[in-house]
Amino acid sequence: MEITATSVWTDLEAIRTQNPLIQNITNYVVMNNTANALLALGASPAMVHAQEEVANFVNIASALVVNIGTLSAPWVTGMEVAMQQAAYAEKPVVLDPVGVGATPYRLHTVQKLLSQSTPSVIRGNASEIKALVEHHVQSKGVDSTYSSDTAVEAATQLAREIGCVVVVSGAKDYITDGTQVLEVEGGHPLMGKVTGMGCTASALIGAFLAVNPDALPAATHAMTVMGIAGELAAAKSSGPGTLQLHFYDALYQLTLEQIEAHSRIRMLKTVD
Ligand SMILES: Nc1ncnc2c1ncn2[C@@H]1O[C@H](COP(=O)(O)OP(=O)(O)OP(=O)(O)O)[C@@H](O)[C@H]1O
Ligand SMILES: Cc1ncsc1CCO
Ligand SMILES: [Mg+2]
Repeated sequence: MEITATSVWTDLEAIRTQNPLIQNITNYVVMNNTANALLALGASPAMVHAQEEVANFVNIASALVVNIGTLSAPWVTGMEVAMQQAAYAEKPVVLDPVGVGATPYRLHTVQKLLSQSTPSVIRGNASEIKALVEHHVQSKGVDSTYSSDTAVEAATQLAREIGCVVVVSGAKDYITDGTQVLEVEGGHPLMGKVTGMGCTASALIGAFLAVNPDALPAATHAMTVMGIAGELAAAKSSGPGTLQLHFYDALYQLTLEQIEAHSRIRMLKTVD
């Protein structure tokens, strides 16, 4: 499908109308921010991680978002069960490999999850996407030490290896299915000063996948909305605190006119 301001709006309206239930197995830091962002967007969030109930919940959810931000053994079991149930029930899955290059535990956990089932979308910053391709622990934290444009090749390779869409976020966002590469400009540097904006991006991708099974446009639409809401919010904000609040309001109020005026989506290339 053609990816334009109009297609972004079509999916956003579908989310607002359908109010899809988005299951999140996410980290302690961002549970509140991401639930609020999903609500502001028009989706219905639920933070559900217990291994005893995740599979039942997948059956009623429209998409599953798995985020490894604050890992521990019982949570990993919950992630495995939920992702496998989502594969069985054909529900879309977003995987956010937070800090995957920081420790062997994170890397091995993500490798295990990816060996058991295939997500629809993996979204990370440049350090995370590079670590996944290089199978290499670099002892970095959850923030990226590379700019997103240096990870486009890694993202393309990862998308081909796993057979999913890969999103690299940063000053510019890149979205690829291993063949096509899209670039989304937008956002604001202040977004890096609010914890979990990347986790929020992953959660929003989940909401777009719930209404659009075509993962490349769905992820591109989500990153476009993130960027525009971030840009509009930053223009009203004096720092990270007010940015977070204005970000929710911008998501909630986003109009077709704003999307048409601010979206900057470019097809970068098609790789053979
Ligand atoms: N310098 C920047 N300019 C414009 N937008 C940015 C900038 N940095 C981040 N963003 C936007 O902020 C959002 C989060 O991206 P980022 O790459 O910072 O995620 P992350 O490192 O995974 O964050 P976290 O781990 O805190 O959740 C994306 O929508 C991205 O486009
Ligand atoms: C700060 C932080 N630490 C673990 S997860 C998380 C949220 C941003 O990724
Ligand atoms: Mg992150």
